[in-house]
Amino acid sequence: MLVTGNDILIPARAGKYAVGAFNTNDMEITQAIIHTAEKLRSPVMVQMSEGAIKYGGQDLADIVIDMAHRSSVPVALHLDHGSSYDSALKAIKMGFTSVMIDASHYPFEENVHETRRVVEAAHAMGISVEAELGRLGGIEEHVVVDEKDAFLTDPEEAVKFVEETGTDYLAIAIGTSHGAYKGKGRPFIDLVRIKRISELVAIPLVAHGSSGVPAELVQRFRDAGGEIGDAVGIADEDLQQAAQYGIAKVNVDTDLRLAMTTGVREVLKKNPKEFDPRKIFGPARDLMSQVVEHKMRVLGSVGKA
Ligand SMILES: O=C(COP(=O)(O)O)NO
Ligand SMILES: [Ca+2]
Ligand code: NA
Ligand SMILES: [Zn+2]
Repeated sequence: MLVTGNDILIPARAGKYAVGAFNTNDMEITQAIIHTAEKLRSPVMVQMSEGAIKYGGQDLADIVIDMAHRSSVPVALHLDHGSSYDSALKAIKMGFTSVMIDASHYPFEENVHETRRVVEAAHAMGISVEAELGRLGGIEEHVVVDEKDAFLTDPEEAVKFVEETGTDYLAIAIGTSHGAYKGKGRPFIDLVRIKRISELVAIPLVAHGSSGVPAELVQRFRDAGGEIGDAVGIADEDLQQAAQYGIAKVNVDTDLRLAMTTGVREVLKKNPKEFDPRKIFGPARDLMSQVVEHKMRVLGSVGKA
């Protein structure tokens, strides 16, 4: 069934498990996400960035919404990294049931102002809101934040922000970053900070930049002709710990991108004569389903639907 973000995330935080929020850009990715959620009886959030909306538009949103309506598990359609009030309102008109307003690169007061505007409008229409406080490193769809400007979320400031905005869930900067290069060795995720914030803030917390970028997938990508540097992601154990400390939504995009591209490259490399789209995108869909399954097991959402 199609539900709001609150319907999924409030039980998740209370139950000390997290729910995957997986980015989609086409039908196969959406099928891998929702079919796997159904197979594992897991709630799930399907999210589209502004770039995905530009790419797939209402066509793609409708695939998600229709599959969600027909689904046997709770599915929310979420706007990832909404960059403005207008973007959030547009997504709600498209049928999204959860929207992020990402104003975290503005000064605190401006972030509060922008977020509160979206909260008031979204709540009037029964839609849940994600806001962000703090700044991740790496590239956020529309904002390049270099390491020196990245700053981790201050727990006391988070309390003030939540009170002043009324946001339903809060994305916090805890050391993760977007993309395949999350730091040298085992990227640092500030579990102490997450725990502190969760003691002060009762609403569900969101971890962005949480792809695991598993070494075996990176190697398969390379073996199939892909070029990638020393990519590294967030360790499964760190995400499991974070889920104990209030992280209820975990964003995953890069792992799906790597899986899809690896799947396609492997077919094209192995069978240069192949030109049946089902034979090219089918294995990619299967590999993405494996990635989604692994994540849901790590986050503890299996059987929670
Ligand atoms: O935070 C993300 C995705 O992060 P990854 O690049 O780690 O998949 N989307 O909003
Ligand atoms: Ca941001
Ligand atoms: Na988001
Ligand atoms: Zn993000």
